[in-house]
Amino acid sequence: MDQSKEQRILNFVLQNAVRGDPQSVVDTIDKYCSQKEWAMNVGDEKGLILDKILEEAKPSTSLELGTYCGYSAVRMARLLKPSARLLTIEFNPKFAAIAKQIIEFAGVQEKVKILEGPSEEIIPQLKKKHEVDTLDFVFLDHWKERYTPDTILLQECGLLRKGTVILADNIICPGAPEFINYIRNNSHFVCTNYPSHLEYMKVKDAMEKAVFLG
Ligand SMILES: Nc1ncc2ncn(CCCCCNC(=O)c3cc(-c4ccc(F)cc4)cc(O)c3O)c2n1
Ligand SMILES: [Mg+2]
Repeated sequence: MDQSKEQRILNFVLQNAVRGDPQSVVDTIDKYCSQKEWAMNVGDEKGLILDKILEEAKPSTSLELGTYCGYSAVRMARLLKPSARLLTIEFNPKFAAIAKQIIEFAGVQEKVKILEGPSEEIIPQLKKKHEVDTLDFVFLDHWKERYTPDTILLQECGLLRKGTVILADNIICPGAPEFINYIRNNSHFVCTNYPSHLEYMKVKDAMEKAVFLG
């Protein structure tokens, strides 16, 4: 049975990146996806925006929605302090299996926990089953129509605290217009837009940061 694109990305990492070096894993995936096959990783340009906002937030507990191959999980984990944790939710078991191997190859598996299933099912389990108190940082990169309902769900589950930083990918492409309308008109959030480009393309995209005010 011929390989999937995600398996080809994994193989390229295993053959070309340096085991235990998360930066080399990030660079190797960016090389493959800009030169050989496009894939929906946040990429190098938006990745630098993610890096800066994550470093400012210095989170102890982070949540990512939409793991895919684990590119942004490795990218974030490489910047987390040793005691910090990243929980990342992926509902496609094939993608979760690829991400697990990439995260382990990068050597950040102690900081990253992949939770398999749909966000709407897993978010309500975070406190009791995954011992989360509140979240310091949330990266939204899953179904764009889930950005709003999952932000509301995070609030309802008591997972946001004063100062929690939510960063959303793909505000322009594919777009999350309903989320933008919701979050910018919600007085409990302070929003900042970061214009950029779709990963590996010249197409315009943007990220949106929303800080919860409590
Ligand atoms: N509820 C739930 N819970 C957990 C989950 N885990 C996964 N999913 C489903 C997520 C499915 C993938 C989401 N990501 C994207 O769709 C995406 C697309 C593009 C893109 C594509 C084609 C173009 F021509 C241009 C741009 C670019 C991006 O950067 C994207 O992030 C879940 N859902
Ligand atoms: Mg994305």
